[in-house]
Amino acid sequence: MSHNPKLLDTSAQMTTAVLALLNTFEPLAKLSAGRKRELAGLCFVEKVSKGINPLRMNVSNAKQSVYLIKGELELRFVDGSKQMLRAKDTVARHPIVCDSTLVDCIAYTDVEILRIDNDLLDIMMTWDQLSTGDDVLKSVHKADDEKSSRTPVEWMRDTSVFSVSKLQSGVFSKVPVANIEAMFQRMERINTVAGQVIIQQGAAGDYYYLIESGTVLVTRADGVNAHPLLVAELQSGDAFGEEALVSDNKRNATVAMKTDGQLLRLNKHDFVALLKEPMLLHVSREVAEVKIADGAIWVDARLPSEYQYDHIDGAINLPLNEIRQKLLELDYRKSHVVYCQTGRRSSAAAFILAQNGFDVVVLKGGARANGL
Ligand SMILES: Nc1ncnc2c1ncn2[C@@H]1O[C@@H]2COP(=O)(O)O[C@H]2[C@H]1O
Repeated sequence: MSHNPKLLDTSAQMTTAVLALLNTFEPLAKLSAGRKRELAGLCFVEKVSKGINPLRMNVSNAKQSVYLIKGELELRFVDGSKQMLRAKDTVARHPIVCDSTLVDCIAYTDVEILRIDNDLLDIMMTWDQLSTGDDVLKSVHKADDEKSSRTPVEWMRDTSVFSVSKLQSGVFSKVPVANIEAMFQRMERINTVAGQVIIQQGAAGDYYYLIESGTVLVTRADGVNAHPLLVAELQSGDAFGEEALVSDNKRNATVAMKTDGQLLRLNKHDFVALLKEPMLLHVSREVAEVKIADGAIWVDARLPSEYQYDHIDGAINLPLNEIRQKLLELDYRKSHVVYCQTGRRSSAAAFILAQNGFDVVVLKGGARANGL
């Protein structure tokens, strides 16, 4: 593939320009350098013509923080008063306050603004504050490899396990911040070598793993003498080992290192308390039906043969053993209510969905207990 050096140059220049801008606004200037670099690629700089209200140009439904970069904005308030906001004024270091007292906001000159998703900013601020807490530093330091050249703070901020996208829609997005902090204190970091078996198919579940660096191979043998088949290759930032812990079944696959790498692991007890419980919301049949009436989708996590025999009207079939391959068939905008016979397979399925950013609940007790 040929590269266009001019294009690369321009985008690098743009990122540098946005980075410089971030340093002029609050609380963005207080973010760590790594977070600012991530944010530079996730915020939007826009030109707005004189006479237009830049706040009305928010096409997404997400709440945003809007900063004034260049020009003048006239703010009109409910009591009839007006205020001129000028770029570079001290108050313009902060986002425009869009509360109920603001009636209108008009570009008095051509202006330039910076937009940032509020949730994204909140996640970044929370995470940065969390990663400078004393307790966290001590524990990470203890678990850290002595030979590692990175400091614990750098590690916590830079590891792909806690990239913004993972914090926004991955496993940690549904977990209370306090639990993430506790998880950090209990997580152990292990160095692994190519070929090392981390999980053996058929063994009991003991740990949940996050890949900090390296690649792992997931293989499965269907039958005692069957040749194991490769089912997945997982990378830095991915997780594995959740299914046996969520469903109390045996390990359903063997996981081995393809390359040398580093893993973070959490024991079953801590995993259940800190991740499984907060991520899995079990609801009664009545609550499930209200959700369905509101547009949620029934998901049947049993085998196709069970589904074909009988299933809840309107349910789609996502067998637990195929769920990862079928994620793309699901609609991210919809909520999902997962069920199986007893609640066990559906819990494992729901955990995988939640881990991948879906809005999901589990039918408590499964179809059997609910007479469905
Ligand atoms: N198809 C797959 N894709 C990705 N990971 C898998 C797949 N099948 C099994 N795994 C992982 O391999 C792990 C083996 O142990 P568990 O059953 O606890 O949890 C399993 C999953 O985390």
